[in-house]
Amino acid sequence: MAHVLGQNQYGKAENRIVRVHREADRHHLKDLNVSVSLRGDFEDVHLTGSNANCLPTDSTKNTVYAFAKRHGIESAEGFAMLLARHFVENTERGVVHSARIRIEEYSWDRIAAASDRPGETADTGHSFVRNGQEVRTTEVEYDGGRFRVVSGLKDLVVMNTTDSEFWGYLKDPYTTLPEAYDRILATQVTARWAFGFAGRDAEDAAPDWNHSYREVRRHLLEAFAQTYSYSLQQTLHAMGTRVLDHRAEVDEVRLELPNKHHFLVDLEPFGLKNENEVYYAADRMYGLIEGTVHREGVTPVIPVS
Ligand SMILES: O=c1[nH]c(=O)c2[nH]c(=O)[nH]c2[nH]1
Repeated sequence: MAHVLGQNQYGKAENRIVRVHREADRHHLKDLNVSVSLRGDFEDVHLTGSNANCLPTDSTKNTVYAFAKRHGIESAEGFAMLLARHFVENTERGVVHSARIRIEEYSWDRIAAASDRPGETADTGHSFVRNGQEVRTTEVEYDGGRFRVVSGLKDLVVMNTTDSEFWGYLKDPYTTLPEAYDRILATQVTARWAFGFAGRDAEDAAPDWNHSYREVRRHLLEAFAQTYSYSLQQTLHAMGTRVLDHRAEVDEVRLELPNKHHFLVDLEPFGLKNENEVYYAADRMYGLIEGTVHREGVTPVIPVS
């Protein structure tokens, strides 16, 4: 029986790159993890041993670093678009049909240190502390005609200490969960959002990627904080809806929300009443709530993982 080579792609994954922009003595930092995947005419490489159409992964790695020097890094999305376009349009004989660039971005804050004036602190120009919070993500695909940009974040940990209930659910012979009328709601947000931007023509002006990221993040957090929740599913929907209501450049939001359970500790054995004050923060297992909210008429593009 004949076998068929199916979908394939290759490139250098996880190129860790720190780019320092030196503006006199005030420096700016971008800290990225860049992964390149090329798709195209690579049958011979797999089937015949001919590498004539194979751009080495090593070259794709070098391109990432050279582009960081040559073009700077204004935003993860902008940098990914430059790279994707380059691999498709400048690789010999058109062997690369499409390119996918994935970037994770780690953020750093300036360290504020004691200044000359007593009791005051000032930003240092060149000292940074890694912001332990979320990782910013983007995935850009370019096929020679249009871009598809899906940005996001992961590891954004949030908690509401009230305004969360969960009751009235289905009960079967295995249901033991007590109904909750005032519980902790905590999750570690993974969010991805797709842009309407396609980059085909002049009307498709790219959004200000960094501003857009900050605003989407803000709306996700505000929706989490301000939704009186009867389930994490309802909170998920509120978060997605809030982003679509406020950010015209976004067409679709996909959320993965683990329910980080907080169980009340039984303090009765010690003669103490636990009035929703002492919890055991469970690490796992966890409920996993996932869903997409998108504009009507838009076909969702963010893959379900
Ligand atoms: O917000 C919740 N949604 C669920 O589907 C669920 N299931 C569960 O056991 N606890 C919760 N909480």
